[in-house]
Amino acid sequence: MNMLNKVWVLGETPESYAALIAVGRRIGESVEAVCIGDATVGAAQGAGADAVLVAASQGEGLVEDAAAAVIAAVGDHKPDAVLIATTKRMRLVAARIAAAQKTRVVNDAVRVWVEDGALLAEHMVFGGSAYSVEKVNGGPAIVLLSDGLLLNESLEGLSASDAAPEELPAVAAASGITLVEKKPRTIESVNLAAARRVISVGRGIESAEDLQIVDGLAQALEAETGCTRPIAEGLNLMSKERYIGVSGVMLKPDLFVAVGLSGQVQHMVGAVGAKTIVAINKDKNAPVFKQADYGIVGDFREIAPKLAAGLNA
Ligand SMILES: Cc1cc2nc3c(=O)[nH]c(=O)nc-3n(C[C@H](O)[C@H](O)[C@H](O)COP(=O)(O)OP(=O)(O)OC[C@H]3O[C@@H](n4cnc5c(N)ncnc54)[C@H](O)[C@@H]3O)c2cc1C
Repeated sequence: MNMLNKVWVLGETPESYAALIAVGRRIGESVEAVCIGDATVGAAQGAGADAVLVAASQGEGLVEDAAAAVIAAVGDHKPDAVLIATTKRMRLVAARIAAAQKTRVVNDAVRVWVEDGALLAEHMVFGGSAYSVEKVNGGPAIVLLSDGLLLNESLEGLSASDAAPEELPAVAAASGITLVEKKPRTIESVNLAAARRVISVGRGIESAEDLQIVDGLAQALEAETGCTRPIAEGLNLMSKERYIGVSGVMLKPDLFVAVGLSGQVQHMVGAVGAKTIVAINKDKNAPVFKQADYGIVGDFREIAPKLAAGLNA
């Protein structure tokens, strides 16, 4: 028996539902969407949820306040698994559902499947240098799915359903915390995960002028530019949306060019899915060369312009 009977999916944004439902379809006979408020209902129907259950949003409350209604519904409807798209707030919701069910959350799953009626989930451990597999014996399995799993899930074969939204019985929020204000933050719109070619820069890059040199190569390669964590957090040379690795974005590009970065596991785990890795580093013993298909030893300030000129010729 390699399918569960009933899988629930739960996300914070409309964008997460198609991939959640696609994952649900691989492991469940029936896939039902749980939506917090109305904003995600259309996305759940559009992706073909077999049922759409709506927990009323709590006015000025927080997203996690809806957990109470979802907890009650999990007890009543008894899904075999609840697949949740990971966000900070959904981690709290997942923890509360799991606690109420006297189980725990399976975190940051990069792969889920079913064997003999039990859900198995793989997730990264030791900063991304190894994988661990957990088996949930007896339901419900409360699983937070990683961004990487959802981004790479094929949406082929999904078609809209006419499931009418069913309101879950309201349960008053018990937190006593209300939302006072929401302010927009200026964030850079970049979709590194979708880019086929990515250049990632590390602490070898020291200034805006250095970044311009790398930009020249990026333009010649038609590549997006990302970075290591210290470049985005600390040196602040690039935005946080651009850092790659275990705590940042996970990639599967055709080409990954590592420029002036040492190749620490926390960064490189974000690029292990790359088809080809090229490294440019002035230290011939830099660990990144062990992971690269092609390596160039030298100062990127000399090498990047030469490569760009060759590509543009
Ligand atoms: C819990 C935890 C989570 C983390 N998560 C992440 C994460 O998600 N992503 C991430 O990136 N990091 C993460 N880190 C940080 C990570 O461990 C490394 O510290 C970081 O990736 C190193 O960045 P770097 O390669 O840019 O810098 P360094 O390790 O300092 O390497 C700089 C490299 O540049 C080379 N260089 C210098 N000048 C030049 C030049 N002119 N030309 C060519 N090469 C040159 C040097 O030889 C050196 O190899 C995490 C750390 C922890 C503890």
